[in-house]
Amino acid sequence: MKTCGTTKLLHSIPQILKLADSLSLAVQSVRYSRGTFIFENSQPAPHRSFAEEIAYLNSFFKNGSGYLLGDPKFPNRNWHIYVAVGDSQPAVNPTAAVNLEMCMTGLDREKAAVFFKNSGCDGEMTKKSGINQIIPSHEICDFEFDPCGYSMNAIEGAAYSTVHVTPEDGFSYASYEAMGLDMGSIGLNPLVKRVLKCFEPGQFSVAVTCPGGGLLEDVWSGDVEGYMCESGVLQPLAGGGCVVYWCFTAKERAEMLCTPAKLVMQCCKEVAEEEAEVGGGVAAFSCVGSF
Ligand SMILES: C[S@@+](CC[C@H](N)C(=O)[O-])C[C@H]1O[C@@H](n2cnc3c(N)ncnc32)[C@H](O)[C@@H]1O
Repeated sequence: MKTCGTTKLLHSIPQILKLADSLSLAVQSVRYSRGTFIFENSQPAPHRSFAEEIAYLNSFFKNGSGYLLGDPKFPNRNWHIYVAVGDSQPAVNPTAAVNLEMCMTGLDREKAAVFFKNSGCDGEMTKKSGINQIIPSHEICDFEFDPCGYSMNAIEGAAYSTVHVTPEDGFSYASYEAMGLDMGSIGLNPLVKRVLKCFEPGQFSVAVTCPGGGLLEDVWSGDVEGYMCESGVLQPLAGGGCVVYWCFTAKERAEMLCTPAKLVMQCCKEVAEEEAEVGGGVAAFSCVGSF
């Protein structure tokens, strides 16, 4: 997942392919994803638009498909996902292949303050924020930016998790991604709750990518205490599997911002069920495939 900032993430592809080739490893599957950029016009090539990102990815991979998911009511909360399949298909462990991605904005100010160097907790952002408690068994390699900001990557066997935080008021943002976890024992709901506790965002999105659609009902109820689900989209992906994308707003902030239109909320579960009824899962808003 590309997070905040102007990193040219896709420029890592040639190097990754070169390293894979040196180990005689072939591409089995490709996935690139991101939310809507807060400062889209500040992004460098090849991230100036989703179309440009797809064109760049297609220059390396065959049979790629791009999906834009979201609700037209919230144009700044879209989910962009690109998938491609290689010539050899992976043997998938369905549970371990569940991927969780969260984008959080409007972080609670006290929670965000932890990610400033001058907050008196130098070297302790991981502990003070509670990030070390999200998956306590993960071995964390963290980095504290000066004067503020935080990134960490964590591993445990074949599983990984990663967190990136921009704490500045007005455009605060945190991202969380995890894959390779035993979701059956960890549980998506408790995991999402632990992530939210670190940041208490005003809004957040959850994207869950699964190798098979049925699995989702087992791992995620879509209910998050204190938050209102504003939209939910279920999208089957080329090559198999699907992604489900939900957007939430904190209830107390949603009430403060409340307009009559904002009150017309649908539970994400209902949305997913309705979508399934009309055609096995269709994105509420998608431009798919033929980029
Ligand atoms: C968590 S980092 C993420 C950087 C991101 N991977 C990128 O594309 O640059 C972003 C936060 O670190 C802060 N920061 C401080 N020094 C920075 C630097 N040299 N590069 C990027 N972000 C920096 C930003 O103000 C922001 O709060």
